Amino acid sequence: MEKPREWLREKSIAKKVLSDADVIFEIVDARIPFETRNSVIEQLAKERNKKLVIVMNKADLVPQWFARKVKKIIEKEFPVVLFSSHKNIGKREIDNLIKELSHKKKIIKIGVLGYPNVGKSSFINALKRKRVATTSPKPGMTRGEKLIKLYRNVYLIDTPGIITLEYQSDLALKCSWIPDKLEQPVEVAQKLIDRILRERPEALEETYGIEPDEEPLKTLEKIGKKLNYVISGGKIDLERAARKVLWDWIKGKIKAYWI
Ligand SMILES: Nc1nc2c(ncn2[C@@H]2O[C@H](COP(=O)(O)OP(=O)(O)OP(=O)(O)O)[C@@H](O)[C@H]2O)c(=O)[nH]1
Repeated sequence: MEKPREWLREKSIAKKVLSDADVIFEIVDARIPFETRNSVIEQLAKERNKKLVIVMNKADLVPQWFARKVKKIIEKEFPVVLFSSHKNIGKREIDNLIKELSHKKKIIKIGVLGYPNVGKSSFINALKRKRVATTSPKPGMTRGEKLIKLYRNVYLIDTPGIITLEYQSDLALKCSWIPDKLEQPVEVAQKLIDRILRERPEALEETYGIEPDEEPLKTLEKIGKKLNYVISGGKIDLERAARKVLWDWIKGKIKAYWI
């Protein structure tokens, strides 16, 4: 398991936000909604009897039928809002929800929580209609919690990404770990490619103009070749190709998604 010390720090932030906030908006990545649902956050919210709303951010990266299908499943447990911080999706629904929640309260604090890189800061900026929170494709850019005034009586709590105790490789597949910091990028990229080959192989064709091979490593080689990532002796620089694929996944350039 990776970085237990940091994880403990993050868990204590989650606990603090969960006791300070009246409501929790859990942000998930609409492409991989179930992988980016955070069991620690959901468990803590249940224990503390806090209302939790799941915001499926990056909805612009998935087709509508997929987003609706996921929403229907998750709604059996929690309310769900489809959202995009980049395109105008879900903003009015969130605004209405906030109005409803703040109707009877003098001041309401909304904790914005989720894995690193799911778009918590982008979500806050989209609601605020300006940049108040730092965004970046690099996971882990938000440090410490920050209270942001949204309306006269509504505050948002911006937080760093909360992970659970898990392997770097699994975090990388969730876009929550910087590919450059991975010790085995080729293995991780193979895992990602394997999943994409099972779920939506055409995404690799669309992104890299290659015909995917059913073997992930061979597909990675084809991608490296296509990108001209060649090292001495004409060999393909697989590490470079692996990091490129993982970054493209983080940046939403590979149009794959799954339940
Ligand atoms: N396509 C798309 N990309 C998005 C959306 N929201 C955020 N992103 C991108 O996702 C990346 C991460 O966004 P952030 O808002 O920095 O994510 P965060 O959850 O605050 O990240 P940490 O600070 O690492 O916890 C950035 O590259 C954003 O541009 C969205 O709705 N659609």
